[in-house]
This record gives sequence, structure tokens and C-alpha cells, in this order.
Amino acid sequence: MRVDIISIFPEYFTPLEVSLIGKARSRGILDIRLHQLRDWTHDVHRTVDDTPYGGGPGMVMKPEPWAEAIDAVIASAETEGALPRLVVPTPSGRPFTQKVALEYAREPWLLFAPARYEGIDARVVEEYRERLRVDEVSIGDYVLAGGEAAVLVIVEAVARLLPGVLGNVCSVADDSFAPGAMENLLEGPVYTKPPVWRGHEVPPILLSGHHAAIARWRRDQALRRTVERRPDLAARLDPATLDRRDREV
Ligand SMILES: Nc1cc(-c2ccc3cc[nH]c3c2)n[nH]1
Repeated sequence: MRVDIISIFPEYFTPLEVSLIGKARSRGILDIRLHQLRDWTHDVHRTVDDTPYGGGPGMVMKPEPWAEAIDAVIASAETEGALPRLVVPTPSGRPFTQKVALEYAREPWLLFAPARYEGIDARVVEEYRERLRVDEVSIGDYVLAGGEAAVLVIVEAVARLLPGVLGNVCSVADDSFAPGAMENLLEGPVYTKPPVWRGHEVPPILLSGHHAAIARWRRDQALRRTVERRPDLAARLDPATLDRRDREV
């Protein structure tokens, strides 16, 4: 997968050089390319923003630098054999969920446009909707100072789904929210050695070796945690699933 990120703070993405993503890049699974938006300005101050039409606080990102940067990145579409999906993080976007992460993980090429200030002139998204698939996505109902942190979140959530990135394939299938058995379910508690730590014992079932009973216990813990912490997700569960939780307690 190729990932292009255009930003006025490319140094924000240094974390993508370490850990799982860093290894995936060195193994050629991920090809992440960073671009400084200001390289597509033509004034001495390398200006990327201006005052908002209609008044109001803050500044808006000018359309020209973004369009020149995006055009430059997608110019290599011929060699890529396809155009990228343009992803624009914004508080007003569609929710970025595990389902969307799985969708993105199937894409050969993602192009991220993290904004700053009050956002990017709306005509940029309008312009590229004619040529690209454009997604305005939100990573949650809170407001960041810019889109870079959202891009880090999205890239990590997507990269870990790519074949070869995570060591143990099973761990992806068991993710919270993963389609199938874990859909709309939170993961339950996890434990490792020592069996007793500061007087806290590991639940005995986990040391029993009874794999079917352990699987049932884990699902029950996931159901309990979901009902307690995320009633909105629990409401989507099959009532029979919830009933079974009660019977198996
Ligand atoms: N989910 C979410 C996205 C954002 C976001 C995205 C881009 C910009 C640009 C300036 N502030 C921004 C905030 N906040 N929260």
C-alpha cells in the first residue's frame, strides 16, 4: 500500500518510522511518502492560509497550494495504475470505524490531506470529488488543532490490518469491533504471568486448559464489558447473545 501525506508539519509523522509501521515500511508492505504543503506556495512567506470569506475567527487554508500539491502527488497515477483515495480528516466527517479501517486496508493507495487552522477551502474537496473518491472522516466527537493526529490514528488502524504487519493473524480477527463474532463487542480483560501479582489472582478459568470454557468465559467478559461501558453497542447485539450471557453466568 502506498500512503501519501501532505501537511505543513511533515515532521509530525516521525512516529510512522518506528514499531510495527516502521517495520512494515522497511519490508516494503507500506510505502509512506511525506510532502510539505508549503513547497507548493510561490510567495516569499510560503503562505498557505488567508482570512475566511464571510468573516469569523481564525484562518482558512488556501485552495491553490492544496490543489497544486494533490495534482503533483496524483501525477504519478500512471505508474501506480490507479488514482488514490483522498482522505480528509475533519470533525464534520463520517465516523472512522473498524469497518472503514478494513475498507481502507483494501485500497492500494491512500492520500491524506490533514488541515490546520479552520480547515481547507471547501472548493478543494469539491474539485477532487470529480476525479477521486474523497472521504471526509472523523476519528471522534472532539476537536483537534489539526488533522495530523487523526492521520496517525487512521494509518495505524489501517496498517495493522495489512497482511504481514501483525505477527499473529488471529489477533486481528479478535479485535474489538472486528466483523463477525466480535462485531459491536469490546475486548475483555487480558492477563499474563505472574499468576498472582500484588495479591491479584489471574481468573482460574484461564489457567484451566479447558479451551472451550475459556472461550465462553472470554465472550462473557466481552459481553459484560460492552453492556457496562458501551450500551450503544450492546443495543445492536442480537438479544439471544445477551440472554446467553445471563444463562452462562
Ligand atoms: N475527529 C476530528 C478531526 C479533527 C480535526 C481535523 C482537521 C482539523 C484542522 C483544524 N482542526 C482540525 C480538527 N478534530 N477531531
